[in-house]
Amino acid sequence: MKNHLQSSEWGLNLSNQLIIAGPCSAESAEQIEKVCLAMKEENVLPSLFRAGIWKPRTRPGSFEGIGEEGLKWMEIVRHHLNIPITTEVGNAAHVEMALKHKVDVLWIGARTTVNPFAVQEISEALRGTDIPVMVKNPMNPDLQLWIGALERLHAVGIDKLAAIHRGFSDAYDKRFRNKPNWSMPIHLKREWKGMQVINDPSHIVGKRDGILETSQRALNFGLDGLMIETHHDPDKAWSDAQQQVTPAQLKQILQQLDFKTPLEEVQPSEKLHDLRAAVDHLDDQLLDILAERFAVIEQIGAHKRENHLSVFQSERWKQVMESRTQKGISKNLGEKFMKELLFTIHEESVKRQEKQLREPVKIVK
Ligand SMILES: O=C(O)C(=O)C[C@]1(C(=O)O)C=C[C@@H](O)C=C1
Repeated sequence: MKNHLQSSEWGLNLSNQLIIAGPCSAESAEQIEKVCLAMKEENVLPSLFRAGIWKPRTRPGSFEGIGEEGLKWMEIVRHHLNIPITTEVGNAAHVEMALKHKVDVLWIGARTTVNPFAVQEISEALRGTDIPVMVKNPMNPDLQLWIGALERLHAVGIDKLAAIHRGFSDAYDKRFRNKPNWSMPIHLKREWKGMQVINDPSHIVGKRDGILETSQRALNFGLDGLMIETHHDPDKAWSDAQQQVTPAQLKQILQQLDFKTPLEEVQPSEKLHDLRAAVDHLDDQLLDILAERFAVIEQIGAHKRENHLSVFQSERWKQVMESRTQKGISKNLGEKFMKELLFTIHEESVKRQEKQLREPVKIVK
């Protein structure tokens, strides 16, 4: 995949594990100062200070962000905390203002990532700069759209890139404000090697309770940091009041978390080495058995061709699905996993047999 620079190479004195904190929205100079002073008092210094200046709201009428004026207050953060500042941009005008006021890092929000026109406009406005940009996942769980946004930025020369997992809109699952999809950041990291993915538990959970648990899950999965909305007086916040925590709560959360070390950074122990060798051996056997199964499937395919039988046999397949799923469950394999595995195997069987039916008849002379 394309080369990009990780946060330790952004020239901002950051490590590759980021803690981003600050209010959902910048509301006033006093509010920014109070958040900073409370962070100082609690001795909780994030890697980056976040504050929303322009807020994309679902319906007009609620607070839509303070606008350019708020960017001037970022000097207060520099004065008290001396840490880099990040804000969300949604169009070229935002980019221009953020650059003018020397914001250190930008992020693109989920509602913008869904729209390639908007991401392209932002990218064009960034051409020739080298500001780091973080891209939140799109509203819908579309990995290609997420990668596409990162690619648009990369194509104009932005190589200081990171991603943020903030969960996905789900009309049915009300447990979350935005449901996490832990496979998605892992797929992203697989497709774009070295891409850091920061987790945003505030937007996933949507309320204070549960931020700790979701943050821990993100770290367990190997995500590269957290963005946690922090306000000196969350109940009075002008936006997202329920999900913001105080600097004291942020400190508690960070103290309770078990931060993980990426295995790539340490030498695997002898025990892990042996266990991995056992996995290698089992995977070999698994593949031999799968190859053997498909060889038998092809014999059935040849029989179906000779006897003019259709490939898909619903009764037999139902029986295979049900019996194997039950057996899998009794061996402590999850039902969802069993069904997905069997569907994949069946799809391959059906494709192979259908291909056999299409092969030209061999004329024996
Ligand atoms: O039993 C068959 O007819 C097969 O071809 C095997 C098989 C399978 O993979 O188990 C594949 C296709 C059918 O729909 C049902 C089952």
